[in-house]
Amino acid sequence: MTTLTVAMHGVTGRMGTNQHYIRSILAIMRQGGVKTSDGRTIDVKPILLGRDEAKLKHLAETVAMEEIGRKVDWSTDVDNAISAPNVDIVFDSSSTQMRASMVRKAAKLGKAIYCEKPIAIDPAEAMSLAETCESAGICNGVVQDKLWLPGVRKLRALRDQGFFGDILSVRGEFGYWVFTGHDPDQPPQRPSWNYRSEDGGGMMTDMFCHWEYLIDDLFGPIDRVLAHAAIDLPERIDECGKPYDCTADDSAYAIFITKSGITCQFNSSWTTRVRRDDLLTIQVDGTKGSAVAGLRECYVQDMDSTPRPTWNPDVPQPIDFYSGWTQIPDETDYDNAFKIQWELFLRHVAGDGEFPWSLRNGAAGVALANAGETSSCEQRWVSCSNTC
Ligand SMILES: NC(=O)C1=CN([C@@H]2O[C@H](COP(=O)(O)OP(=O)(O)OC[C@H]3O[C@@H](n4cnc5c(N)ncnc54)[C@H](OP(=O)(O)O)[C@@H]3O)[C@@H](O)[C@H]2O)C=CC1
Ligand SMILES: O=C1CO[C@H](CO)[C@@H](O)[C@@H]1O
Repeated sequence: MTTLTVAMHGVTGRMGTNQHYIRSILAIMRQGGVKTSDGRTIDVKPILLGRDEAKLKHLAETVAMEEIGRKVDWSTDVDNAISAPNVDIVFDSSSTQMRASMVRKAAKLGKAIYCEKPIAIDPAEAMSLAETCESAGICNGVVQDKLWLPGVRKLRALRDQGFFGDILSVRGEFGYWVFTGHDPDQPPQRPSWNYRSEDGGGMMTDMFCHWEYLIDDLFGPIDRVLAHAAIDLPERIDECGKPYDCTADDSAYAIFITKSGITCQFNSSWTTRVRRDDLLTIQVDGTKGSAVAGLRECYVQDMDSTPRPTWNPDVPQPIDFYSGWTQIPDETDYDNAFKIQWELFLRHVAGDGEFPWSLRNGAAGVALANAGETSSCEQRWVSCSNTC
């Protein structure tokens, strides 16, 4: 048995509480830890850190009792807690702008560091964090959860089977309507900082780091980007019920061309109403077949099932375009994407396996967001060769 103590900072936030604490760490504890390939069991011991005693106590006591039948440790003395000799891993899912200081503190203490994306706003800062971790010789990793979404895993399997033939183009549609809060019956579903650039918000900062690793993993590294971002809604209502000016882009439209020449077009918007299969859909078109993946499902159409439309707007559309697609069956029980990546990181820290999703990879995501911003501001293609 190996025990790893994980200090969790930002655990009181939306991602920290739901994805990382409840659906990953407590779920791992409930299942009895993580098995390594050499037959050991990794036992996880969390310490919940933050500034709000009431929230921490609720998570460490009430929530932990409900989920695993016992309480876990918590503290508001963050610096002291992470310095404790028994802490092996420092995890950070606090607001993006707090990330750098937590990563630097953890690296100085020689602790392994795992953190949410983006690892920074500024690409130079992101690269410096990666280098700090590398110089300190510590295990380090960044959350790249979309890689383990069931829909994405199905796309990857299709690519590996050669289903697509030559991949021609990719179209990602991401987003949904995030309520502004002006209607008291429809509170906003996302924290207000997301819509303030001074607080680390913005669609490109938020989502291009996901598109970077997703495109890289599925279709190869990105060569260049052409992007346009917009602040569609100028005012939203914050958590205190007060109106604020939106200073960050809430929609972004981008074309990424991979080094192998695949055109990947991604629309990302918090101001769109969904009429598609899921909140994220990725369509891949190839010479032999196409697929459309959502978060969990994936539909395919091969050449034999490809309809032969002709253009005639004077008659009702005779083809039901949805009927020519076949749903790919589940091949396994798909576990939570964040939990899968946590298990891989815990195993890596315990000396069992590589963990390629490092802060250096996280820095590539920040670089792509920055390239997108440059493209949007200067209305031109931006090369990613030196940045991504
Ligand atoms: N991988 C993914 O799919 C996603 C990743 N993210 C990333 O996760 C991070 C957190 O996002 P999210 O959970 O939505 O944000 P939240 O606003 O819900 O959570 C923010 C967290 O940071 C803490 N925090 C904020 N300001 C301070 C401060 N001044 N001092 C101390 N603690 C502070 C909050 O503590 P308190 O509770 O005390 O306020 C809270 O724990 C972001 O970097 C975001 O980009 C976000 C969404 C999805
Ligand atoms: O940062 C993010 C913004 O929200 C998305 C979902 O709503 C997340 O998937 C993403 O990681």
